[in-house]
Amino acid sequence: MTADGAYDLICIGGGSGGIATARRAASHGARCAVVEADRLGGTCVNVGCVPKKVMWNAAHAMEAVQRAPDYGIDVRAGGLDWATLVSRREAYIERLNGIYARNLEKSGVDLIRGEARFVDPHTIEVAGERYRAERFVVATGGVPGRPNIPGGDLGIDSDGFFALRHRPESIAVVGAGYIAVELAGMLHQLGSRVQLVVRREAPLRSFDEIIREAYVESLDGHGPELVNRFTPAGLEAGYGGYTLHAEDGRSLEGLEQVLWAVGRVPNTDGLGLEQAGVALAEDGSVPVDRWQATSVPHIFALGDVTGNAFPLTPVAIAAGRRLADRVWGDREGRHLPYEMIPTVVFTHPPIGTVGLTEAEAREAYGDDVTVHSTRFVPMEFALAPQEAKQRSAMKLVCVGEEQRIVGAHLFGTGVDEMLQGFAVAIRMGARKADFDDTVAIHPTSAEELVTMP
Ligand SMILES: Cc1cc2nc3c(=O)[nH]c(=O)nc-3n(C[C@H](O)[C@H](O)[C@H](O)COP(=O)(O)OP(=O)(O)OC[C@H]3O[C@@H](n4cnc5c(N)ncnc54)[C@H](O)[C@@H]3O)c2cc1C
Ligand SMILES: NC(=O)c1ccc[n+]([C@@H]2O[C@H](COP(=O)([O-])OP(=O)(O)OC[C@H]3O[C@@H](n4cnc5c(N)ncnc54)[C@H](O)[C@@H]3O)[C@@H](O)[C@H]2O)c1
Repeated sequence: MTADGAYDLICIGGGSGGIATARRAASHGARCAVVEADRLGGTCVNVGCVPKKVMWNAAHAMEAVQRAPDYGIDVRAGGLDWATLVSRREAYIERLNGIYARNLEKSGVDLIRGEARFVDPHTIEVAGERYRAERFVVATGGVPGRPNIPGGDLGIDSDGFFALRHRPESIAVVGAGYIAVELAGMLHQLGSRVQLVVRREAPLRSFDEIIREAYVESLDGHGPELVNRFTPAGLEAGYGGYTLHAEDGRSLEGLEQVLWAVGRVPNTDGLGLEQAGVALAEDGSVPVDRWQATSVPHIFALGDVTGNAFPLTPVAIAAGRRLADRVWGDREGRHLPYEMIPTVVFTHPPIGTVGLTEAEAREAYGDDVTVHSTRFVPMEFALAPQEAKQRSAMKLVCVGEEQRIVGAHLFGTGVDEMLQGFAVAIRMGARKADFDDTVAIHPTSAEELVTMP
């Protein structure tokens, strides 16, 4: 704190973005505080990426056990002990909460516990105390949304999924984005009977066509049952379980659980942003410019609360660190361009994507676009019976005579770990010829990317 009791920076929200910004600003000498109303680490650590990846790993282990007989290995899985899995997962998260607190302390960042509310543009109130700062960062993230239909308050959302103390025998997962396909996939692998309920023909509408097609094809016999063209109209609870009604009169009956994965809502309620003069969008998100500045120049916002196109942990972190480097580290001009951001969806198998889809590239570059794609059965399935073989899919989207790669779309075992390196090359402007000139690593799935016709 400064002599007059004010901080240089207060970050509201101790999640991915808030913590990263405060620690980086403190490393440049700024006096910083983070305000957190709940558990440190925010969505990612407590009810997002981290517990999700633990469940995905568990599902992956289950899959490996089921496929072991292909290699002559006689294993008998005694079944999943959900309670043990959950308690180990939560113990790990508790350790992380402690590590986050210690890291803040080591960085010299004060932690203020409680819910922050602006009382004027330079003052917030937390648990009855007032704190002043020269600048603020709003990094309050989001919360799961629910549909505004009768019974929309029944069932669970992704937070409720992580609170489940036993595995549901049957569950309908409603939604067609990241969270729906990920949670539906892991519940299926872990033994639940899962129906993935989408309003259109197929999920993952914003992804490249090759991903959508490969994903839907992979469900056939290997994943959740796809219930498409089903717009939920109401949810009812009865003795025989939940009944989910569709607008067209169809219904899904006898469900032990229903999970809403229909998008997230920015966390700005009760924050008093209007007292500080900060303009909000209609959906409650905080619009920002390329410098992460809100309509009030000394109040910045970043991460999920801004409604940015990539509500991802590393995006919130990158935006925050760059902001801190610019404001307190004298790195003029530094900001996060929201493009060429690689992302993985943890389905079974996973999806990896970076850059433009083929449709987006054609819209932007017309006939200048060339596309290279492949579908293949990875060697992992070489000894599997025909019906168990799963196909991978890969596509490179290129532009211009020099075939600069502007998009890569991958589906299959291992792509989650494969994409990061390729994303570096693509961000640096790699051309198809650079990929072709790179000696393949054999036998891998990744080699398909450098041997595409
Ligand atoms: C199920 C799920 C899985 C996900 N998986 C991935 C993944 O695999 N990879 C990935 O990159 N991203 C993933 N995400 C997204 C990722 O979690 C978010 O993008 C990321 O957490 C956003 O960080 P943030 O700092 O903007 O907000 P958050 O991490 O949500 O942090 C906001 C914090 O602010 C606090 N807060 C809110 N209001 C106040 C207030 N008034 N006063 C004080 N504190 C307040 C909240 O308690 C919270 O701790 C996932 C999300 C979900 C829900
Ligand atoms: N692996 C990862 O990196 C990861 C994992 C999970 C979440 N996330 C991040 O979190 C964000 C939020 O994920 P999400 O899945 O909640 O949101 P989303 O916006 O990706 O998907 C919401 C889906 O719900 C559908 N929907 C909306 N209203 C509906 C209704 N009334 N009935 C039926 N369907 C409805 C939409 O069509 C959409 O497909 C993602 O955009 C992603 O960036 C990332």
